[in-house]
Order: sequence, then C-alpha cells, then structure tokens
Amino acid sequence: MWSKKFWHGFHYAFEGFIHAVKTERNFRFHLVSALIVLVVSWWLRISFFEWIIVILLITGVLVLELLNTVLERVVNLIMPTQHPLAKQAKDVSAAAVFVFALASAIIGLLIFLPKISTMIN
Ligand SMILES: Nc1ncnc2c1ncn2[C@@H]1O[C@H](COP(=O)(O)OP(=O)(O)OP(=O)(O)O)[C@@H](O)[C@H]1O
Repeated sequence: MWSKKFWHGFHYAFEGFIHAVKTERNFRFHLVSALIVLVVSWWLRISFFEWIIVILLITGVLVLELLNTVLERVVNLIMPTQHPLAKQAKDVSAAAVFVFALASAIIGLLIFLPKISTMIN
C-alpha cells in the first residue's frame, strides 16, 4: 500500500513536469539552455567540482521556474481578474527566477571562458 502511494507520488511529479514543459515557454527555454550547458561542460572537460556547481545551478533555475509556475497558477486561482497584488506577486516571482538565472549565466561564463580561451590560444 505504502509503495503504491510512493510510486503515485512520482507519477504526479512527472505529470507536473510535463505540464510545465507543455505550457511554460520560459521553462522550455531553460531546459534547452540546460542541455546546451551540459554538452558544453562535457566538451570542455570541466572538473568534478565544476560539474557539481553546474548541476546545482541548472537545478536551481529549473526548480525556480517550476515554483514560479506554481505561484502563477495559485494567483490565477484566487484572483482570476486583474489586481495590483496579483501583478506584484507574479512579477516578483518572475524576478526571482531572473536574478538566479543571471547569476548562473555569469558563473557559467566564469567557468567556461578561461577554458575556451586556453583552447583557442
Ligand atoms: N490577475 C492579474 N492582475 C494584474 N496583473 C496581472 C494578472 N495576471 C498577470 N498579470 C500581469 O500581466 C503581465 C503579463 O502577464 P503574462 O501574460 O506574462 O502572463 P502571466 O499572468 O504572468 O502568466 P500566466 O498567464 O501563465 O498565468 C505581467 O506583468 C503579470 O504580472
């Protein structure tokens, strides 16, 4: 019984993930960006420690995108009409994703650029 519930939990999580992929353009953008970053990381042969950082940053961006979708859905549920607080909640949530994604991009460049410049020279 417990194990049936356990596997149902995975199924619901998978459904949520697919829903985000199907409905959220930004989530799809970050998924594709994550795949490109993983390929570039492999190509540049980054170190074990750098892999940990890259995977943590990718996971952070994707999780924040998923939580941003959660917030959008909840706001739409409780405030289907226009309201300044609904706008603030959605915009601040989007800003949280943007700040983390920007910092991740900068850290990614700090890891990749020296390796690319060594390859070129
Ligand atoms: N209920 C609302 N009241 C006031 N402003 C809103 C409301 N819903 C969305 N907005 C604002 O309208 C702008 C455009 O929103 P957008 O079209 O990107 O969709 P979203 O509402 O953010 O996402 P979704 O449509 O997926 O729920 C954003 O600034 C957002 O904060």
